[in-house]
Amino acid sequence: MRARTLRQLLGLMRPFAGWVALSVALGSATVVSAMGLLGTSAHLIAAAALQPSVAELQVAIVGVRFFGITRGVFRYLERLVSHGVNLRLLAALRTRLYRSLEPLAPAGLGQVQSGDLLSRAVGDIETLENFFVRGLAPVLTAAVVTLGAAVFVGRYDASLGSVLVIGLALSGVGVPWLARRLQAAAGRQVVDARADYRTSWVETLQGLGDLLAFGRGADRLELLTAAQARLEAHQRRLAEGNARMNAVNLMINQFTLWAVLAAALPLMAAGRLDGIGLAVLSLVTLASFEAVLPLGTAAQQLESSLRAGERVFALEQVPPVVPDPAQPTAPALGADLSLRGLSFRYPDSAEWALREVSLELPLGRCIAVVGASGSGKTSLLRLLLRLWDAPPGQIFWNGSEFHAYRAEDVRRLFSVVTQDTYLFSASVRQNLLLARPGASEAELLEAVRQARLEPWLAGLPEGLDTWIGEHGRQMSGGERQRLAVCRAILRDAPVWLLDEPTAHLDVENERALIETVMERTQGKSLVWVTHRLTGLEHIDEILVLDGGRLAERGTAAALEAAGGLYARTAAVQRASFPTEEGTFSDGEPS
Ligand SMILES: Nc1ncnc2c1ncn2[C@@H]1O[C@H](COP(=O)(O)OP(=O)(O)OP(=O)(O)O)[C@@H](O)[C@H]1O
Repeated sequence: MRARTLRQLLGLMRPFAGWVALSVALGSATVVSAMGLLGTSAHLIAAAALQPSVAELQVAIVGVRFFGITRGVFRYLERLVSHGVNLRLLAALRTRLYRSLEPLAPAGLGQVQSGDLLSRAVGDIETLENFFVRGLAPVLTAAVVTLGAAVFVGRYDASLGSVLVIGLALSGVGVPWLARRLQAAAGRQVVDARADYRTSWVETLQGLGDLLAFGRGADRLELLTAAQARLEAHQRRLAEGNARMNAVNLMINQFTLWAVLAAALPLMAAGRLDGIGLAVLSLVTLASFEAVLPLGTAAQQLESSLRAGERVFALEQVPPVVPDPAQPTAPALGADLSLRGLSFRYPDSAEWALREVSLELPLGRCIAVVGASGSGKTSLLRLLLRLWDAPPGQIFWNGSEFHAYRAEDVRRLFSVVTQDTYLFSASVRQNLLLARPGASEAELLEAVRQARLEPWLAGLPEGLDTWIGEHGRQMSGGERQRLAVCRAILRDAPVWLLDEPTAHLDVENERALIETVMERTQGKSLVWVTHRLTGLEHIDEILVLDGGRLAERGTAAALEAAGGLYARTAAVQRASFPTEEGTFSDGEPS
């Protein structure tokens, strides 16, 4: 699993492998410059102690200047390139996450909490920010530097090279290995605890109104505090572990220096190494540890990154609820929709949401779907929109089976107005362009006129460019729904699907909105899902659903006359809402 996640992350970096290599080269050059700086400084100080002529010190002086400058320049360039690599990696990750989310929305996303999704999209990707700069790059740089340092020191004697390699390996491999063993769990726990914490926050914010209304604010605060305490505890454990690893690393660094000095003494005795060489050797040894010191943290960063990567890539494993055909065809021209014995059950549900529903909807026909709560009305619309997938051979568009088309193409056949229109925190224009991205100013204004939103628009300070606030909070319910109708008009699809668009409106607004919709759907097909049995007189056919089955069908007058479920429900509604008896008897609300 971990190896696969690593392969996936490395795969994402393949398109900019050249930059990765450059970043590692620059990182190595920085450490080599640090070693060069200390080495030449040691040479200069040790040689100067013998009071030679200045000419003899010239090379060392130039060396000190050179390495002093290159160290800074290489470090700057390395940061520049490595962060560039990082940003490219993050962009690739975000694109990949979005690509895995899109086919799941909205049905498949029901399996993932929205807070958890946010955590994957923000928190986990943030964690992955460290994958290259603090995880992978230090490992690669350390490998290159260890090799270089071993060759340099080994030039004096193989034993010195071996001692240094052992010290570097202990610090660079042994300590991270130990860190991984001791802290792997802590790294994972931090990622999971952070995800939990964010999920709790998102849920709290989403349900704040209800929590306060039920007086559960204090409980919620306790829950959040507990989640925060858990996160802090894991972070503290991780930080303590880090501090211990740093201390061990410093000790190894010093012991290695002692070991190198001890190994150098016989060489001095044999006259193969002079005092200046010893000074250079000591400081180069110390400086070479700059490459391996970050490896403890790197191991931990890799651990957290791999965990975060696993969570991000896990979404790709969730199978799409509505798979597209391998060889899709474009929906045929015309607009004849038919359902033949449509039966549907949600996964993991024993009950049928719809059972043996058949209907014909040639272009221009209007049908209403009515029924009690849970009778399957919304499910029917979801299947038409391919938000869920109906079994094959049950929904046809101009005689062709729905499964032959891509879900995206199917959705283009419909203009939809639901009861909870989602408005983005953007301008009126941006919210409208969602329905037809290329719409001109004139088209937008015409749709606004047709949706009878002109007076409202005229009152806005910046017209179409006025910001409508988060979720359109600066609009009334009626205005929001009219904006939804406006979008549907812009969409200009042959079939309109209405899912109780007036559910949250008062009677007056309800009638006015329905009137507008009826006007705009002249010559188009309409499927209107509604609870209320008023205003259905001009509908061609009413389908009455009961427990997913078609209990009755016919015109309003026929159903009233039949005295069945429809007539009984209509009578109850008339008795409950006597002021709403009005109907669209002649196209006008009475
Ligand atoms: N995502 C889902 N997973 C499982 N079962 C579901 C899901 N959505 C709806 N159902 C079930 O399917 C049945 C039909 O639901 P549907 O939402 O279609 O009814 P409805 O007539 O639109 O109800 P309402 O008028 O309250 O919106 C119900 O029993 C409901 O519990």
